[in-house]
Amino acid sequence: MSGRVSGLVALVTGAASGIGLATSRHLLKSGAKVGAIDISTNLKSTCDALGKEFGSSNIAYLPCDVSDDDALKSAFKETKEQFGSLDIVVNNAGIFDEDNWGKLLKVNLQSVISGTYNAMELMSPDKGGVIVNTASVSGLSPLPFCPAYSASKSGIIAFTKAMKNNLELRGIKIRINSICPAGVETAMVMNAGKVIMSMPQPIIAAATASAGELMKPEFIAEGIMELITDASRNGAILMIEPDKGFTYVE
Ligand SMILES: NC(=O)C1=CN([C@@H]2O[C@H](COP(=O)(O)OP(=O)(O)OC[C@H]3O[C@@H](n4cnc5c(N)ncnc54)[C@H](O)[C@@H]3O)[C@@H](O)[C@H]2O)C=CC1
Ligand SMILES: CCCCCC(=O)/C=C/C=C\C/C=C\C/C=C\CCCC(=O)O
Repeated sequence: MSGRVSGLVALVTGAASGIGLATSRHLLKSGAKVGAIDISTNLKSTCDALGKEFGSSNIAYLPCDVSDDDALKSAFKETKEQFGSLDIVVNNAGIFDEDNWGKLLKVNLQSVISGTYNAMELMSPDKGGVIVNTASVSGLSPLPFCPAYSASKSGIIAFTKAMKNNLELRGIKIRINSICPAGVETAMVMNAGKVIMSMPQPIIAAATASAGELMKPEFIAEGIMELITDASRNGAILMIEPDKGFTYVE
């Protein structure tokens, strides 16, 4: 799968808000059909609004908790059943909740791994497909104010790199890439601010020091679209920062 996305079928997790919503909009605007997965009650109104703008037959409303493997598998199958194929998967849903680190690992890392296996099962062996996993700069340079979150994102990067080689060695025509944004202006960051301010002072100082200007979710969606459409990108880790823009890292 390469080049244009028009007519292709995509699935996006965390589609009700932030980066997932911006990516879903970008895909729909480019002519793809989108299976929109989220746990939020906002998903219905989001899908209705996207349906009005891009055509209700182009968006599938799929309420689902990505940390529930069976529910996630059903939502993947539903997308293929509804639209006839599965070509693009963006494993993007995530939470920032150090106090509930067990849940965090399930949502942020387990769902990316199970989403990748679901994609491998459902994508066409002939046509192939492309997977993009949302990690973070914290997966490249772990941050002291979010150790479990950083570990989940490092895990996504390691999984993406290893799975790229696994797929290549097995001759499976699926590309897999990961995106690593710095701070993005989304609900996650707005809510995290309050939690971080209740941490011990030296940790707050470290967080404040690492916080740069927040980027717009649409800018991150452009990076995800680049990883989807550029057929030369496989096993790519794309870091996105406010001052430097897009940088591919090893
Ligand atoms: N905002 C930021 O600064 C950065 C965010 N990221 C990552 O980007 C991804 C998207 O986050 P944002 O758009 O920033 O946040 P967001 O909070 O706006 O969107 C996350 C979405 O995931 C959904 N979600 C959470 N738990 C879920 C579950 N169990 N099942 C299904 N859906 C679930 C939420 O309902 C929400 O709609 C996350 O993986 C996050 O870790 C990465 C780097 C920076
Ligand atoms: C430097 C942030 C890198 C992005 C990490 C990420 O993937 C998601 C983080 C989510 C929330 C935290 C983001 C930024 C918080 C940084 C500083 C907050 C400082 C507190 C304050 O001064 O309000």
